[in-house]
Amino acid sequence: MYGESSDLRSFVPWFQSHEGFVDVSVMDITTFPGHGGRGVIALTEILEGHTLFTIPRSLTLSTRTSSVPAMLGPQRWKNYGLDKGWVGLILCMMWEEAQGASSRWSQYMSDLPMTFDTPMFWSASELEELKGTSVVDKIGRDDAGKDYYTKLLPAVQSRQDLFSPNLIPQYYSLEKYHIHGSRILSRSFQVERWEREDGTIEDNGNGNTSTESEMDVANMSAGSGMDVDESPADAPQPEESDDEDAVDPSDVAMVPMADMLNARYGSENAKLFYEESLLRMVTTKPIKAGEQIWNTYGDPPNSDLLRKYGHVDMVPLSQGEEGNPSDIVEVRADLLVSVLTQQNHEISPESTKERIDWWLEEGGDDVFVLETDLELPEALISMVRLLLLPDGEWAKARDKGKPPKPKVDPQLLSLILLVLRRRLEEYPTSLEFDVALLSENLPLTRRHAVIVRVGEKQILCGTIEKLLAMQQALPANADEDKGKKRKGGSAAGEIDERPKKTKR
Ligand SMILES: C[S@@+](CC[C@H](N)C(=O)[O-])C[C@H]1O[C@@H](n2cnc3c(N)ncnc32)[C@H](O)[C@@H]1O
Repeated sequence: MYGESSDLRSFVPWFQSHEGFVDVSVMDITTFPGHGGRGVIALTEILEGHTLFTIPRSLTLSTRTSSVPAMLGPQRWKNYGLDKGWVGLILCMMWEEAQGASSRWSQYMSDLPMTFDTPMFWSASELEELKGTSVVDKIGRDDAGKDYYTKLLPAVQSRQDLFSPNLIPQYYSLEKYHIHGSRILSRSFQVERWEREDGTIEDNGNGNTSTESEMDVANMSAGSGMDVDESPADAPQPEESDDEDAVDPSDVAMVPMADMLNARYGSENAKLFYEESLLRMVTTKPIKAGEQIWNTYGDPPNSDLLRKYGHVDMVPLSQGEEGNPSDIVEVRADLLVSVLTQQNHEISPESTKERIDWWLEEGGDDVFVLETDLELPEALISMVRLLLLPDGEWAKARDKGKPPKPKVDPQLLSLILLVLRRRLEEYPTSLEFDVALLSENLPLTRRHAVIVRVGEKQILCGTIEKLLAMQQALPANADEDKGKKRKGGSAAGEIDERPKKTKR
């Protein structure tokens, strides 16, 4: 029987009875031993371009398809701030769960996970293991708690006819809020409305349409058939901002069946495509019988994988090593400022603040991202140079609206080396210590934390090594360049590092 190898025997019949199509002759849902939970495997060889399953838009669960927003009314929905971020969708999920068998999504809701390996649910001592990584500051448990108490709970308490007070502990608690939030974080998709050629918009697959002028479509990137691929399950949390690229909260949707696919770095062999009334999961490569069918979560670094999904990727790298090629390490601008002001007492706090404010106003970032290619981010070099500029040149740069060019010289290299060494000291343990730890039998949370730390420290140590080599090469180059300047009068004494642009 389909799904026999998993604990999902009722799920597929439910899916099919709600007009979901699944090609049971080629795929099955299975539970993997060890970690990874459930996933999808190929039962036979599958060719590229094969439809594995389709989901009607009306079966996705979002603030567009749930009846809760209409029951509360648009004004109240807005007044309680349910139109921002994920809080509205969380309320819909709570409501649907509270309806039991009468909810359209009852079977789906009961098959969603209740526990997670994400740091959101780690103890204080487990979180200590992540010290120095960029994970801890991004968990956001306190912000989620604030949203629960200031938005969701007041909305629930304002309509006792809809949300019976004696159901609050079971379905509308803070604990449930975190569980639904984690389900959204690890499984949701960004499903945009369908815009027809005549300008009307398919709202939720239920045949509801409206004209473009009636709707806020500012954030929509209009989709059309197979050209538009899916936004991975790590769709960014909709921000409460005016940013035009911000995700429309009503686009965030739970997508039954599509969220059964696991992901691994560089392994994607199926993808979700949007059509007018349904979503279609299609193979993007030929798949052999017995192989896992992988979606993509966007191949994030292990720090993000752990924070959002509760697992890490370890794929073979060069020289027999394993790791995640997408790993990154973040260096905050305030660390830069602290090192520079310690080293150069001529830098005044007022002038530094002015320069940083200008940098941010010009769209610069206050975090620099180092990647596994060990290239120095242009922005990092440019900001160090900005902070070192004599006052007159700083005024000129500001007037021209141009930050300094990202060129490396010996002084700058020494300063960046100091910054990276200080960044390395933010971790309580060394890279060697962590690498040795990995050969021990560690509990899962600790192993994951150590893997994240190792990935970040390898980038830092590798970049430091590279800068040391550059430093050794510099005097010769600098002399050569000076010679050139004397002859040709061109810029000299500096190596144009030409690193690639940062991703953020
Ligand atoms: C979209 S769901 C995929 C289905 C999920 N495995 C289940 O049992 O319902 C994403 C979750 O699957 C797990 N997962 C996905 N890919 C994985 C991988 N390569 N290794 C370990 N766990 C993975 C993580 O727990 C993640 O939060």
